[in-house]
Amino acid sequence: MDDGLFRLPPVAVAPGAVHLPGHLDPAAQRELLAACRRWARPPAGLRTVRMPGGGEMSARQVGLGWHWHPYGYSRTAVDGDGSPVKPFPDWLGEWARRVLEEAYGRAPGASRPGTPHGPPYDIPYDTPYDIGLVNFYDDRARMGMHRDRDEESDAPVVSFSLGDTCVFRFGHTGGRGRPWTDVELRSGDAFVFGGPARWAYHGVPRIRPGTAPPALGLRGRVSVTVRRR
Ligand SMILES: O=C(O)CCC(=O)C(=O)O
Ligand SMILES: [Fe+2]
Repeated sequence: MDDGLFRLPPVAVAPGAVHLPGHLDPAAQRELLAACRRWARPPAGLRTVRMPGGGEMSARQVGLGWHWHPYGYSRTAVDGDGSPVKPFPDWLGEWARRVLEEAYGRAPGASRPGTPHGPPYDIPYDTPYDIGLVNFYDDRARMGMHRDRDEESDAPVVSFSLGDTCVFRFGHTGGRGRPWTDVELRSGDAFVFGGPARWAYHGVPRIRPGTAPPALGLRGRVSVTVRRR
């Protein structure tokens, strides 16, 4: 089943933004979830992010390679327990690179730039990834419209979804408002935004409780976003 035969084709949501339904097979989802559970443990484990305005993010987070805090990156959990962040695993970078290949490289009609059917923008395929941000969402958690703008690199951001389905809202670079496209991200889906979509606003307006594949053994949703500092 992991030869891609039964997978839905990639869907371009906006130029540079591609949804890959069913990208991770059930075994890969279990493997990634087991890793997320290890990463969530202290030191430098899962934490609630406090915003400068006094609010808290409803999704709880843990970083790999670099620790994100509003608004920047550090090597220690500066707004958590102060411990050094866990390393970013090479294999996760390889998983992200495979998403780039499928989204921009080998997808029908979407080969590399410079080839006859390549996208009309450059994707930095060879920039090594060095950040993983893992978000844990319970039934009521959400993430407001924002841009991933604390990275210096324009390498595409790759996300993997586990557990409950969410509504992922993908907008544009000009502001938080419409137009946007709502995409249902299910367990095992990947999503990538690069090229002209790299600095676009996006968010998670809702989780659909109880929609996780029962065999995964997860309540709620976990996303893993992979980035380059
Ligand atoms: O949970 C998701 O799919 C998106 C997370 C996100 O946008 C972020 O971590 O910046
Ligand atoms: Fe984001």
